[in-house]
Amino acid sequence: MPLVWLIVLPGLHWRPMHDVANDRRLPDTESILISKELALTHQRVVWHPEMLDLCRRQLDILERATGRDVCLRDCEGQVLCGSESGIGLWHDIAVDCGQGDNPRLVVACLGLGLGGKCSDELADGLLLMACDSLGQLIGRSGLTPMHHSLSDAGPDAMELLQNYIDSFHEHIWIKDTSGVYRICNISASLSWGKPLAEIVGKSDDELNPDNADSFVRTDAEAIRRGVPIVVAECVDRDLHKGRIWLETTKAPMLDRDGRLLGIIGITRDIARYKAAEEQLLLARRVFENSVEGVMITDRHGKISEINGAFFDITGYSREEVIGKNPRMLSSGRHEKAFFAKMWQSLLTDGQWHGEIWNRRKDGNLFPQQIRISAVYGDNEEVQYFVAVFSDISRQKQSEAELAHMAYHDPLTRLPNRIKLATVMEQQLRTALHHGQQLALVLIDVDLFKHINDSFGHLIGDEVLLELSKRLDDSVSSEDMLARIGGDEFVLLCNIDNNEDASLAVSRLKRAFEQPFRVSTGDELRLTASMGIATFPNDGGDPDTLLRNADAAMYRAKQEGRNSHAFYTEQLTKASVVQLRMQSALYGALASNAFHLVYQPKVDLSSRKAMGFEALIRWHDPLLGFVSPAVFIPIAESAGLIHEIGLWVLRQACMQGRRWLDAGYEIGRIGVNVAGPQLHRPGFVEEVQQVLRDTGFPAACLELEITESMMMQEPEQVIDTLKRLGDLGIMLAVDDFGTGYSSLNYLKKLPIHILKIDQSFVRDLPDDSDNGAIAGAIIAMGQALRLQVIAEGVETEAQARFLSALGCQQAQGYLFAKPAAAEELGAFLNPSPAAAGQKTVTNAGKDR
Ligand SMILES: Nc1nc2c(ncn2[C@@H]2O[C@@H]3COP(=O)(O)O[C@H]4[C@@H](O)[C@H](n5cnc6c(=O)[nH]c(N)nc65)O[C@@H]4COP(=O)(O)O[C@H]3[C@H]2O)c(=O)[nH]1
Repeated sequence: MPLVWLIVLPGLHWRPMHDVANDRRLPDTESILISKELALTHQRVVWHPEMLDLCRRQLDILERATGRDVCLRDCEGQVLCGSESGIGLWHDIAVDCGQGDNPRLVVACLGLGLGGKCSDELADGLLLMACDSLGQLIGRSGLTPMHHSLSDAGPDAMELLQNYIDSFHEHIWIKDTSGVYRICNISASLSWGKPLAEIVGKSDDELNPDNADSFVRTDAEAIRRGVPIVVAECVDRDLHKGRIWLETTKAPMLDRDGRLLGIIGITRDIARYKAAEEQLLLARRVFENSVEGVMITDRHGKISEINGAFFDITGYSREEVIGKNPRMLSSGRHEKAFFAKMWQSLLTDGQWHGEIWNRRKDGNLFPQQIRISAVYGDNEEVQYFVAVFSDISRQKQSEAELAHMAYHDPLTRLPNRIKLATVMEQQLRTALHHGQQLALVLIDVDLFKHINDSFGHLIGDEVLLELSKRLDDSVSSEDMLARIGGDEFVLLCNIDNNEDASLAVSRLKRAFEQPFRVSTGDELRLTASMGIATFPNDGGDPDTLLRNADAAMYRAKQEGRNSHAFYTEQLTKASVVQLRMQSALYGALASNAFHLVYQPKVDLSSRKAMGFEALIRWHDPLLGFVSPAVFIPIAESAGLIHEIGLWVLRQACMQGRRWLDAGYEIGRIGVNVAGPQLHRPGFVEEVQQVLRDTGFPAACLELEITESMMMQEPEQVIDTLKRLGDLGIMLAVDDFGTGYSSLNYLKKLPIHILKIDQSFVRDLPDDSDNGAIAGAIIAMGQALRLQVIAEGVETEAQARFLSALGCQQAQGYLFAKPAAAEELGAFLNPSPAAAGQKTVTNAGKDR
């Protein structure tokens, strides 16, 4: 935008011209025209150096004020001073120049419509004015001699003014139009560290050269705007206070005719406001950056402010909620009474906190933890309500998950034992109240351990997961299926009679009909034993019902598995007997009430005794004779089997040693080892110790381990058996054919003997199935180069049949019943050193 400069120098008396002929004051435009004429007669401008310097200073001020480059040219367009880029419209100017020591110069511009005001202002001093092409004043600089105003005010007025401004803490000063300090108060002088006398009469260049530029620029800015302006806010150092925050306000000072006298400035310490401002800023930042949603409402409940987190949580922007009522978030989940209570608390206590369900913009409901506080005004009345809330959906979800985990089985997601107990409590109460019946079916998967042992736990889990789905599908929605142990499930259902319970059981059994295909590609078949207890007949509380269902299930297992049994009182009696037996067993151990009998094992061809099996006997004064088949499992579950087993081993070895010492060739003495013994750490060392203690040769000892025990944790068993084998002990698989052996493992086991279970011998030779099984076991033994011995041989026919199949040894009543050591003389062969050999002629006495 082109700029036009109007310059009047001091001493110029350019007043509106007077037409003497017509005695009238010429209008400004005419005056200017005439001036131009006048000026045109003075073709050469003679610049006095002082005048030029003055011009330069004023141009500087003008440049700073307008932010533009300014130059001064003479009437012929020669640049006199200023910068080249600021070329203006100087061809229209008129110049009048005085002579000698009284230089006079008129530089006027034409056609700018500055009017009379301009001519008045131009009356004295130097004034530079920047106008745009339309004549709008956009900046000015100039000086009006102070003698017209302040200096003329006289010493009294000046003293009064000085006293007046000294009474303020603010720094107050006045500069004249040339930027020279005319007045300054004590506060400023103290802060600047200069006495008043050193300030007054000096310019900023002299007092504060570093900041002079900006001070002069802001002076010009205040003059240009013509109103008070805050020109600076800055951190400064006060000689006395140290670091301070200052704010400077400047205003043009005009005389009563509106003529510019100078600049008045006030600088005040705004530390207090700054601190408050910083606090506010901080609060704003906290407000904005808070992860919790904040909503401020006026006392009528209209939303007046929200923060960013509000938007993040609810999805509503500021524009969408300001002026609205928070009801817009309502989920509809809470009763009116809920909000009435909340308001009651807000109005009486000034705050409320709790959980509220609200609705997001997308319509989804979410729970929030919220604290609402009333903010009171000076009149003790509520001005605002501030609500701070957080979305607790995740928290709720994890709480729900935790609660679910506490009451559900992690693998199958079915209710667990705790949940079952809680539901049973409720259902029993309801059933009692309504006179209904309930059935509790305990489902135990048969020999599930073998799956884990053979295929690993991952496959075991796969099977359980599939089974749980099948079982769940087979129960109705009112019934409850729970998993209460590794392979134990429970069905709780309403029934009208036992028939209903049987029906429920047959539905459950269907879950086992199809094989379970696992990720290895194998198809596994499962069966289950189920025990049923009913309410109210078999128990009135969850514990009793569960215990009785367990007893029934146990009976189903004893009956050969893959079946179910109802609870009977008989079962309770049996378990009472079992308990009695358990405590009697403790007594038997303490009182040495056990003894051993030995059953010979014979060679089927020669019928010579090849060894003996040691069998434990127990005669209790109250219970009478108790079969080991009955008390050994009880000893196992009571944790007594280790002691009993070790006692048997020691007794058998001692007896063997006695026989050897007596000069008999006894072959091997077989000792039964129960599963828990085999899995006990240190078992091998215990055996070693017994052999050492008794001096019985390891080669004469045979340990018999049932097939099913060997299949439990086979890897560990293989290790134990290997170590036993390394000692020179022979190892026999007892009851072979009953334990679902994995042939794969059998191959790996360091065993020497297979004992055909007596159940396959019993009906030989008539039972063709048993015959085939016995034949297969014998063939397998031969293939694996194992000795095979048949148990429970009672008849000659059986003995001949087995011998014909290739079985080398046998044990059974046909040859001898288990008998006390001292009764077995007939079966003891003197060692080669001893004379003669006895043959097996009769059966020993059992017990
Ligand atoms: N019907 C019939 N039975 C015959 C005949 N020949 C032998 N028996 C019986 O068959 C069982 C063979 O022992 P087992 O299979 O190891 O079966 C044993 C064994 O598993 C366990 N047992 C016995 N003594 C001990 C022991 O000291 N420790 C451990 N852990 N278990 C033992 O108790 C089970 C039963 O032992 P017992 O009652 O002594 O019964 C013995 C024996 O008396 C026969 O011709 N016909």
